[in-house]
Amino acid sequence: MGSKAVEDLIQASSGVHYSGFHLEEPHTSEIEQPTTSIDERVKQPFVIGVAGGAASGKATVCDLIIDQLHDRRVVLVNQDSFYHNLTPEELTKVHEYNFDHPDAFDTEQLLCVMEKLKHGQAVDIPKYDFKSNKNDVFPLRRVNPSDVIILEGILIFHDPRVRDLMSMKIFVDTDADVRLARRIRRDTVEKNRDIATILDQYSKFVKPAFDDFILPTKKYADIIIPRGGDNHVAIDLIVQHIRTKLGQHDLCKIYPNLYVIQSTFQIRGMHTLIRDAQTTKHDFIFYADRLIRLVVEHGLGHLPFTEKQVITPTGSVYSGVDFCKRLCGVSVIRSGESMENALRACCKGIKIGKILIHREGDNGQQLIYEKLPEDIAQRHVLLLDPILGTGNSAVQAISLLLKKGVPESNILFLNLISAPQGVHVVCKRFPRIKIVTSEIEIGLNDEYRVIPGMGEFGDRYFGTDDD
Ligand SMILES: Nc1ncnc2c1ncn2[C@@H]1O[C@H](COP(=O)(O)OP(=O)(O)O)[C@@H](O)[C@H]1O
Ligand SMILES: Nc1ccn([C@@H]2O[C@H](COP(=O)(O)O)[C@@H](O)[C@H]2O)c(=O)n1
Ligand SMILES: [Mg+2]
Repeated sequence: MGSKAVEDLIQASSGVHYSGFHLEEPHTSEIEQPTTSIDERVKQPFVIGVAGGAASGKATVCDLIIDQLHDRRVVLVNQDSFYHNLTPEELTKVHEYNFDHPDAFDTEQLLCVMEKLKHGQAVDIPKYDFKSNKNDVFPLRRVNPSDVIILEGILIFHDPRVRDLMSMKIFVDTDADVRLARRIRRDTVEKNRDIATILDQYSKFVKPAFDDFILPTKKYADIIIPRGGDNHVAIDLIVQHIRTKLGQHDLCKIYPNLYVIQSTFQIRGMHTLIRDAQTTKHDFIFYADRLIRLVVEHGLGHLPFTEKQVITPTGSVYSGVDFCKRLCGVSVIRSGESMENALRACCKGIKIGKILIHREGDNGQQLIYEKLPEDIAQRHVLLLDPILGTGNSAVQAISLLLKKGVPESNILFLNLISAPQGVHVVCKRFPRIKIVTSEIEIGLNDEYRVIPGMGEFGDRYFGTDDD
């Protein structure tokens, strides 16, 4: 193939290879189409309910859990935000109002908010002001969908519909005298209330409601925490349990050869930048390169090794390992070429082959240009393509490698983001290859583009986008 022809192909393929090559709909015999709707693919958040008497330490326990889950997306929703607004008449006689009765809360609104969050929609909720006894409508608090939703409040286990939303129920169990002492301190300092009013409210409403409505819900708890925030062992165990439940993406449970690198704030920060449509080309390249380097390093960790002992300058023996020597990279033109530098930086002198996949004409046939090391069948292959979308270009590339004699188990597919559809297509067809990715996406849109995605990776990285 002449260089002009290759250039033309690269030019033509840049428009096609955005989130995985796909064919026109009439030619779909070999191609698996996405079948699930976006809604179905949204990962269900882990909902934790935290109940207990007033001033038992619920908020403190929630803060400690959120703190320890520092690299996860967690949001806190307080039942207080759903207090009914008082009528002007009720406001004038606020001391006669029972804030501890289930009817004081707008549970329908709470359910509506939780339903939206569970389905991946952001919500705006009011912030309750204990001084004015009002829900401040402006500014509302924007709550984004997250991996973990913590729902906290005295009567959060009262309504069975709210209880049913929860994956874990925690009851903070603190002695009544401790609760009262804390309440007096809190309400005098933070709410400017006088002790007589606090004690009056306590005996008239708070204590009876605790006995009638809150304590009876303790039986629904999965975990009862005595001493609230002081109970570090209980909080550690809870955090460990949540981590285990969230640790793996559901797809990793289905496909043991799919590896999603452990997320950190740094990694999410880099993803945030490269996904932002406003990010400059310079920054896009910089942060994409950092992420690519992480994926490549992680991928190399999956290669076989041999044990090796060395003598250190102190004359001691260090028992280590030797890198796998017979390696090569294969980039899928054009986006995959963006990953070559990171691979070269990690593996001195590595050979890197190329594959170009292009749709030719309307008949769905694909022309594949390849330049691969001759002895590729004897090597472990790191296949490079930043986006796994429909999985169809990956299937083409992997099929070619297999035709060249590369054992399926010697192929490691490295990418930055993977759509579940692509993962299903590749892993079902090639159960022995390994995929290493840094984030799993929500899915594909009607145009087979990865969402939320990051747009045309090749165009953004190589500067061939419009602006
Ligand atoms: N373990 C604790 N030791 C001392 N004070 C605490 C402890 N836990 C909570 N508090 C204090 O008690 C008050 C009520 O705690 P908070 O966590 O807000 O409880 P809740 O959300 O159940 O009302 C707050 O002023 C808080 O600072
Ligand atoms: N205007 C209000 C609203 C609520 N309360 C009291 O708050 C308690 C619940 O909040 P916690 O943080 O303690 O769970 C509850 O006992 C209400 O009596 C209030 O005093 N004034
Ligand atoms: Mg509270």
